[in-house]
Amino acid sequence: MAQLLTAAQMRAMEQAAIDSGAVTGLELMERAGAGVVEAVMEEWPELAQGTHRAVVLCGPGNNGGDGFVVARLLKELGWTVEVFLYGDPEKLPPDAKANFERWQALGPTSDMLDMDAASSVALDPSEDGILLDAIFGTGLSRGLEADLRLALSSFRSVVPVCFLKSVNVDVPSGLCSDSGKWLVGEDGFDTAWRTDLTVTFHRPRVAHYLSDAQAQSLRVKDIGLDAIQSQRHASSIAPGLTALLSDAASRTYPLEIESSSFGAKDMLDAVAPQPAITELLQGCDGLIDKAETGGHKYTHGHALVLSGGFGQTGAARLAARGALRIGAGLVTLAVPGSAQMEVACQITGLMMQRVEDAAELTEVLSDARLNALCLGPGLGLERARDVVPAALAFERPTVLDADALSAFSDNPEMLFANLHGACVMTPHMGEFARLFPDIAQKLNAPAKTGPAYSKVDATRDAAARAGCVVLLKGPDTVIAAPDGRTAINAALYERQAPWLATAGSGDVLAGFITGLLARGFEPMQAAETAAWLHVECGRSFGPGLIAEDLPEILPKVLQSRMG
Ligand SMILES: NC(=O)C1=CN([C@@H]2O[C@H](COP(=O)(O)OP(=O)(O)OC[C@H]3O[C@@H](n4cnc5c(N)ncnc54)[C@H](O)[C@@H]3O)[C@@H](O)[C@H]2O)[C@@H](O)CC1
Ligand SMILES: [K+]
Repeated sequence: MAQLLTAAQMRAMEQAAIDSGAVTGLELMERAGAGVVEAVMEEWPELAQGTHRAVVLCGPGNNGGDGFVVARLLKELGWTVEVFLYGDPEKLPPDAKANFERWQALGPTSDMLDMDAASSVALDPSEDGILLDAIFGTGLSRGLEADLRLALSSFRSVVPVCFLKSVNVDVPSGLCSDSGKWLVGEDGFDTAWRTDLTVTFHRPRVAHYLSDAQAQSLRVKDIGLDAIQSQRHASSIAPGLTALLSDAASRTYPLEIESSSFGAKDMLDAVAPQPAITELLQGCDGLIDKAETGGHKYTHGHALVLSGGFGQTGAARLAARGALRIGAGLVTLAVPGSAQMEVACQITGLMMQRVEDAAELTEVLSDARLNALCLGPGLGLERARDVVPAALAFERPTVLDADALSAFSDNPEMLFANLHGACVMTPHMGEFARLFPDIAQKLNAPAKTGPAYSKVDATRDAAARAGCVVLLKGPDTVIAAPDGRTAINAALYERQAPWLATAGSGDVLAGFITGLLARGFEPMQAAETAAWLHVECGRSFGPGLIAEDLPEILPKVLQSRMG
C-alpha cells in the first residue's frame, strides 16, 4: 500500500513542515537533491564507483532548484557536470536562486534554448552518466512551449549517443502530476517520453501510478517530512486514494493540514489492502480448519456464474474456476440447455444448473443461498439483455463484466436503472467509453492545462453515476466506490505483469471478485483484493501465462501471504 498525493497536497505538507519551524525550504531542497543522487547510485551501482558525467537541465522553479543541488553534489564527487537553465536566473524563486548561486561558484550555467547546447554535449561521448530533467515538477501549469520542446528533444537524442541514463526529478517535465497526462502546448503537441528513472519525494504523486509511459523505475526518497509529522498530531480522513502495491509497505499518517485550500474532501486516506488480505487469509484458515470448526461449504458462500450457449462457455468456466479457487464454498454455472453437454464434459469441482432464460433464472435465484452472481463473461449480448435485469432485481452482490456491459451500449440508462449498491462493474476502456461516453470523452481530450481530468476522476464520476463500484481496467486499474473511496492497482515498475494481457484474464478477475463477494467481502474490498491478487498471480507465474494458469497459481500466492 502506498498513499498517493496530489501536487496541492504535497505543497501543503511541505508548507506545513516549513511553517512549523522544524525545517526550512532550503533544507528540504538540499535533502531532495541528495535524495536524487542517492537514488541514482542505488539504481545503477556502477555510477557509485569512480566519476561520471551529468547533464543537468534546470527549470524556472524549485524543481530547477533541486537540479542545481544535484549538480553541486555530483561536482563535489568529481563528476563532469554541465548545467543548462530554461528561464531567467534573476526570476528564480529564493531557494532555487540560492542553489543557482552556489552552483555558479563551481561551474557555468548555459542557456538551454541555445541552438548549440545539446550538440555541444553530443560532441563528447566519452563518459557514461545521467541526463537529469529538473525543468518542471509539481508546478507545471500548462503544456511546454515549442522552443523548449525542441530543445528538450535535442537533449534526449543525446542520451543513446552518450550512454546516459535519463532521470526525472519528481515527474518528467510535461507530465501533469495529478493526472498522469502529458499536457499539450498551444500547437497540440506534447513531450511524452519514457525515461529510465523518476525520483520523487516523501510519497508518490498520483500521476506516478496513472500512466505506464513515463519511467521504467520509480524511487521515493525521504526528505524528513515523516519525522516532522510524527511530532505532530496524525489524522486520516476518507475518502482515500491508494496504490495497491504491497501489503508489506509502510503505513502512512498524513499530516494534519490547517490550510484552507486543503480540504478534508481531498485528503487521501490510507485504505490499505492489508485488512482485506488478512481477512482472506483468515478465510483460508477457516477452510483448512473446516473439520474442527464444523464449518460448512455454504458458510463460504455459493456463487452463480451465468454462461453463454454452445461453443461460448469457456469464459464463464474460467470465471467460475477463479471464484472457486479464491474461496467461494460452492460455484454453480448457469447454462442453457444447448451447452449443458459441453460444460458437463469440462468441469470438475463446479456445479451446473440449467438456466434457459430470465424466467428460469428468477426461479433459481429464489434459493437465497446463491449469494453472489457473475454476469458477463461469454454470456452473449442477447442472453445478457434477457437475464441481466432479472438477476439485478434480486439485489445480490453481482459482478458485471464483458457482455453484461456491452449489451447496454445503446442504452446505458437502462442498465443504470437496474444497478444497485452491491454491484461491481469491471469495464475495460472500450466498454467504459460505450457506457460513459461523455466521461470517456473528457478523459481522452488533450489537456493544455493542469490539473487535468484523470482516470481517477473518470472512474469516480462513473461510480457516482452508476451507484456502484467501478473497476476500470488497465496496467493502472482504478477502482472507485460511489462514496469516493478510490484505489489504484498499478501493475507498473517492479509490479509489471505484461503477461496478464492474455485472452480470458479479465474473466478470471471477474471470477475472483465474485468469489470474494460470495465470501462476504463488501464490493469495494472484493474488487481491490481481487485486482491485487490478480496481478500477484500474473507476477508469480511470469512469462508464458495463459488465463487458465491464474486460478491455479492463486493457492501459491495465498500461501506466500500466510508466511
Ligand atoms: N516546495 C518545497 O519546499 C520543495 C519543492 N521541491 C521541488 O519543487 C518542485 C515544485 O516547485 P515549483 O512549485 O516551483 O514548481 P516547478 O519547479 O515545477 O515550476 C514552476 C515554475 O514553472 C513555471 N511554469 C509552469 N508551467 C510552465 C510551462 N509550461 N512553461 C513555462 N513555465 C512554466 C511556473 O510559472 C513557475 O515559475 C517539486 O516538483 C520539487 O521538485 C523539492 O525541492 C522539495 C522541497
Ligand atoms: K522534472
